[in-house]
Amino acid sequence: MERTAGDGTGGRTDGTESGPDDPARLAIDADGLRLVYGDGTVAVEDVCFSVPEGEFFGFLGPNGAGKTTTIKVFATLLSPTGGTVRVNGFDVRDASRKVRESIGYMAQETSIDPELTARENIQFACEAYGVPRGDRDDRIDELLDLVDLAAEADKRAEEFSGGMKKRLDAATALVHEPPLVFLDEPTTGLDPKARNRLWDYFRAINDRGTTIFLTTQYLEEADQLCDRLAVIANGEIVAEGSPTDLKRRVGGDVLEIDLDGGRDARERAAAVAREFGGFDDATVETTADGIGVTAGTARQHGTDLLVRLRDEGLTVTGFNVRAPTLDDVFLAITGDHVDGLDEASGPATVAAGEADR
Ligand SMILES: Nc1ncnc2c1ncn2[C@@H]1O[C@H](COP(=O)(O)OP(=O)(O)OP(=O)(O)O)[C@@H](O)[C@H]1O
Repeated sequence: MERTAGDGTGGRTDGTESGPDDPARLAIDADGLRLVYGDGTVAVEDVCFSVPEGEFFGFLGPNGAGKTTTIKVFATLLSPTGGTVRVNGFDVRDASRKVRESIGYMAQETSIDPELTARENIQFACEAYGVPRGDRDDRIDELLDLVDLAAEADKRAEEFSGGMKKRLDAATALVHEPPLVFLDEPTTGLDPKARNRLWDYFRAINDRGTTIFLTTQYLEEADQLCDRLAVIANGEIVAEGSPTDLKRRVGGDVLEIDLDGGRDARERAAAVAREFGGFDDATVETTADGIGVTAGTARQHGTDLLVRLRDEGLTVTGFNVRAPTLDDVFLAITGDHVDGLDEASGPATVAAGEADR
């Protein structure tokens, strides 16, 4: 069980000794964070960013980029090798207990006990976090409602689906009403419906004023939820901004065109696309099956390009226009594709109304 339980005196940080120095009101302030593991692996290097209170902040990166390491430093489970980190105004080295009291942490692996019911799991978390006895019953009912598990409250967690377990785990991270919650890849491996229900829950707690720090491998997830993002690759921040900013750096939508005829046809098609006048600032690359064109007007003028390719004697066997993915953001920022990112495993988009409620 990976959980940071306080002694029950937690809650909003109101400025005690070594407390937050208002008026900055930063939930997280990292300056030059460096973390080197015992075996010499430099997991995080010179990471600098801040998260104001109330923000829904996304920390995005491929496998092994350094997301979990960073979250563990913020949650005081790892001590930084270098730099300064303040969480809710408290220094993670000097005031780790105060940090732990003021945060919730949902780790990648769920920490619920399968033999306990949903209600008992939350009850157990209330005891671990020192929630006053008189408050517990109301808090448990409220959290069961919030994560939509009231009807299953007295079922053992071992009977739950993966998504239900994740929702229960998220509820247990919130029993002490922390002002800041860390969510480490909370939806990896979940189907789109389960993912959507978790998204609804995260939005609900953020609407109540809770600052959220979310790590994810999926641009789509960050795009749906986050006010602002930082992108980490190989332990270093490579981009920061709103989801719209990042997608703007990609330069538009991506038109994927499949072609008959091998490499020669792909290169001819790429040349046609580069000379095509319908796009401003298009980026064109050859792919395994044809070409990819990224352009601000890919949706409006994509079919015109298909006609031009046909006029040039090329045979188009398929095409698709899609929104940029994390891989496209990486390509635009670093000029390289993301290692270790399986785009096919990215979350499918399901409109909120389609979610299984
Ligand atoms: N205990 C450890 N000892 C040595 N190296 C480690 C340890 N934990 C992680 N690393 C390495 O540190 C780097 C960052 O790992 P980290 O788990 O922070 O990445 P991540 O972005 O969270 O990845 P994932 O998406 O796979 O969870 C990787 O190179 C990883 O192999």
